[in-house]
Amino acid sequence: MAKLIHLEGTTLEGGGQLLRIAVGLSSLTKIPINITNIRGKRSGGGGLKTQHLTSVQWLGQASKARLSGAGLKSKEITFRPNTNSNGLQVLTDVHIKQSTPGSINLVFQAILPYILFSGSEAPVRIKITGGTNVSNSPSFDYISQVLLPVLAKIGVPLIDSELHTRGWSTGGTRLGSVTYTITPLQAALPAFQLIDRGEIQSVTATVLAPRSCERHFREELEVMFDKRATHIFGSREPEYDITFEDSHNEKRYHLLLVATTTTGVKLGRDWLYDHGFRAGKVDYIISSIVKKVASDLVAEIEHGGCADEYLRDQLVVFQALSKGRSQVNGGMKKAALLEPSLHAKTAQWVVNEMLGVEFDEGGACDGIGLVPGKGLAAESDVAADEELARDLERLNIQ
Ligand SMILES: Nc1ncnc2c1ncn2[C@@H]1O[C@H](COP(=O)(O)OP(=O)(O)OP(=O)(O)O)[C@@H](O)[C@H]1O
Repeated sequence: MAKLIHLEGTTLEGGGQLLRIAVGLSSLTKIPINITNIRGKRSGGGGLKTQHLTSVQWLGQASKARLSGAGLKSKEITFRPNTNSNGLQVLTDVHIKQSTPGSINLVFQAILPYILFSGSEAPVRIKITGGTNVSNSPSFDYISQVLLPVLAKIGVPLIDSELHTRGWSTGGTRLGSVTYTITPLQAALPAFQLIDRGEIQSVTATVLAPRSCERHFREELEVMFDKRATHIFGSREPEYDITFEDSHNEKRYHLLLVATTTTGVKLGRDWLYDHGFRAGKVDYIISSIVKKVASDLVAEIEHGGCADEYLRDQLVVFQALSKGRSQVNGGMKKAALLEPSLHAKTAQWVVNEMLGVEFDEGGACDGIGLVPGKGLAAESDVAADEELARDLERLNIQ
């Protein structure tokens, strides 16, 4: 039985991501963990919110873990996956229902490694209910346009995403729902290299706003692409596309810009504006949203790396589980390597504490090469059995 690993929840970013990665890895590798001061750096006292609790409980059930302390607002949990069960649970159709608009995609982020490495042979359809566009979390649009294509580029079988309904973070009564269809890996994920950024080939703008704003949004975006053409496209001819969806809500505005490069890299930035504003201010709000998201995208383009700030932390767990040396070029700033965000450093800290995987400054690490369907503890049990059999043979004992 592997040793219990303690993780202090206030470390670095000290938010929900530390918990999600740790519990996801524990359920996969069967390494038991104890987390204290969960979300200890968040205002309002920290502890588990619905979205975190949903993920922990689902992973607990899937890996037949002994779970203690899990409840709304709880600040300490102990998660002990069942090392006696043979392999991981085989999954087919999964429905995870949240009763609040907690981020669907943070639940997805928590359980994706488990499903991918579960060893299940058939595709797994997973439907999640909650919020599709929630501040400080990946939107449905970011997941389907950035994360999933990049995962496919690094060797994960293409994950299909289907949006049923939108659900907004605050004030909305309607919950959103999404189905992801995942084809689990049948062998270890080979090491991958995201090093060569290439040139920016095209940009897609996805706008969600009240229908009455469509013309204005399109005009603002066209002016922005014209003004910033050199910053975005360099010497290439600007190539962009704008799609518009009615948000059916006077207070919901979301813009995502995704740049695709000649080497298939995706860089995304977005902003969700979901506050009220005074009458007559809508034009100002639209132009502020376009300016802000465009500036953020230009900064991502200028660092020359192969992952935007968010993707960089979301790829850490896949680097750590892959087989061999994987690298993600995070870009340069002022002639030095661009530091990972606090979220990325936190993800790197968790994989180091649990798996002993170390990242260098260039964003590279030696992954453990996890074999789908087998926890680490199970693998070491097999190795121990084999060693015992060799000893018995040497001593001539049958
Ligand atoms: N605009 C965005 N686009 C894509 N991903 C995002 C965006 N904003 C945040 N993320 C991702 O969402 C995750 C947020 O983790 P974090 O620990 O802050 O979340 P949380 O569970 O909501 O916790 P807390 O409430 O404790 O902040 C990170 O993986 C981050 O990269």
